[in-house]
Amino acid sequence: MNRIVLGCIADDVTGATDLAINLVQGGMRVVQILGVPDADVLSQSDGSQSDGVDAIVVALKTRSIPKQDAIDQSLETLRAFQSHGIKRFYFKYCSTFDSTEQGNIGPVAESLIDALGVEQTVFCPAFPRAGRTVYQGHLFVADKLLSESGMQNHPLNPMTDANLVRFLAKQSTRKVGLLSHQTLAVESVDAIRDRLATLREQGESLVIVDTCDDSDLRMLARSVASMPLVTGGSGLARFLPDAYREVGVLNDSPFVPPLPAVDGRSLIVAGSCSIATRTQVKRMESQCPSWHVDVDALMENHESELTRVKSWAGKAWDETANNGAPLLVTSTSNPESVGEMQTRFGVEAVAKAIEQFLGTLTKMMVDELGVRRLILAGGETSGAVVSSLGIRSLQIGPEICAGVPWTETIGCQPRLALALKSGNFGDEDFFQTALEMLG
Ligand SMILES: Nc1ncnc2c1ncn2[C@@H]1O[C@H](COP(=O)(O)OP(=O)(O)O)[C@@H](O)[C@H]1O
Ligand SMILES: O=C(O)[C@@H](O)C(=O)COP(=O)(O)O
Repeated sequence: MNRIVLGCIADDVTGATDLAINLVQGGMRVVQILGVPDADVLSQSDGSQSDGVDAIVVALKTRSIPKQDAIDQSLETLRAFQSHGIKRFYFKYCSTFDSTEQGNIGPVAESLIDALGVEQTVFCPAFPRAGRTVYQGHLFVADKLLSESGMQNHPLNPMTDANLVRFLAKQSTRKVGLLSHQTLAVESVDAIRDRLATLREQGESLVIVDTCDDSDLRMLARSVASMPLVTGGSGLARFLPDAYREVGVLNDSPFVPPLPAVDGRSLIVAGSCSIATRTQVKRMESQCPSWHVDVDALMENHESELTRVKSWAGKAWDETANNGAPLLVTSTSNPESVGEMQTRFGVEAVAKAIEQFLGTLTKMMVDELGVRRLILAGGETSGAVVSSLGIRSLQIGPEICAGVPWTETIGCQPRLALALKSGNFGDEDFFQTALEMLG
């Protein structure tokens, strides 16, 4: 039996930790690697836990880059996994199917299908614990269609079509089919496999799966446990470990992850403009010193905005009686201001400038001001910040809320506790709850 059962390729860093915590909750030992791994990083990660590793999750930053780059990085990761003897793969994208008509979900999935020589794979973005469900091929966020959920205003990939069969077809060359809830409701692995086979005979190799609750996900996991490639959000991953045990590829070894033991100052960095993050920021602003990044000034002069924030942070900590109090730095804004900045400076230019700024700033706060506990809000934002900090791998700790664990850096100095929050996740007290967990 090969020790590492599953190699996962995630298209952003918060998505990767979300996937990882779901696998951990199913009882797997998981290490997260940041960026395309080479053989050395894979071997080190494999050997980083005394009891071994069951799954490796690689966090790429391929969600909003040109599709050929996304394909190249994903295939490179797949080849590294294959050289390490891994035989099952999971392509993780956002539970809100974040992509555009050009890609990158369809093109990356098709490149993995080609590389693995498989005929079909499933697409399962649903994550019912976080309110994402799929019915008749339509994606819902709580009680709203995706296209009316706030995601239609996303700064990088506005989601204006909730019909995933239609939307995935626009970004793919293969035929897209639907495994509808009618089949899931039969609650039979054989019925699901038969239906997948029928769709395959019809040439429908990309299959959107209706999944409305955890019991649908459990059935689906059991039905696809032998497939070399599955794709989805993180919901399905919660049930794969049990399904792998059922087919005899995973040992039964319950695992409870420890909290990171890291002391030092706490910093919250929020670059997400989602409704959830904006509510969390508003709540936290009343509880700790906060700095709202002046995007205009930043586009004008990165260095002087950096100097201003650093000097504010130093003073804020000096003035706060409790040296352990957190600080909050955010660029979050409402759709109107985001739109205005994008019109003036260009969508990509403003996004990259803010990401780079938050990355440089956070590194400075770690190197010079003793920050050791970090909460980052936003997938692209988190990707930029962890890359600026030079972090290569993370150990997954306990869950803070659905899809967000505490994590701890492996093999880099200084050691950091990190919570990487998807923009959309968490209730309004998320930041406070996360900090209280560390004591
Ligand atoms: N005030 C702003 N104006 C324009 N773009 C912004 C602003 N604040 C953040 N952004 C950009 O919006 C994007 C948010 O994406 P991300 O961090 O992935 O959040 P989410 O998890 O909500 O998708 C980032 O590229 C970020 O740099
Ligand atoms: O599946 C999800 O919703 C998340 O894991 C995810 O991918 C988060 O992406 P961001 O909203 O860009 O943080």
